[in-house]
Amino acid sequence: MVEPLDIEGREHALGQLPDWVFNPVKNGIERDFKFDDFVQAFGFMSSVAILAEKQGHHPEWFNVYNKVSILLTTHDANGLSEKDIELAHAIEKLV
Ligand SMILES: C[C@H](O)[C@H](O)[C@H]1CNC2=NC(N)=NC(=O)C2=N1
Repeated sequence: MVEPLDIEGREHALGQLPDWVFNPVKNGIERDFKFDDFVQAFGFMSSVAILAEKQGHHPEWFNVYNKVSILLTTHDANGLSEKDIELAHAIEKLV
């Protein structure tokens, strides 16, 4: 079982991730990405998949053509945890 972040921890973490927003329904953080075309979007998803596998932590995501929406939440914590924050920062380094 992974410990979920408390509100203070979440707000502090989101302060370092200005493009991510907390979704209280999904209990996770989200960001939408837009690329020039599908090849770019899928290339990005491939890079995220490699990061996710390395970290043993995986995104929920949705892709239509050049758009990718990512939601990060920790199933083992039933909410947001440091693992989501770590993956979000790694994703930020890709874009
Ligand atoms: C055993 C394995 O590490 C776990 O099942 C991992 C896999 N990826 C995961 N990803 C996410 N987003 N949440 C988890 O709780 C989670 N658990």
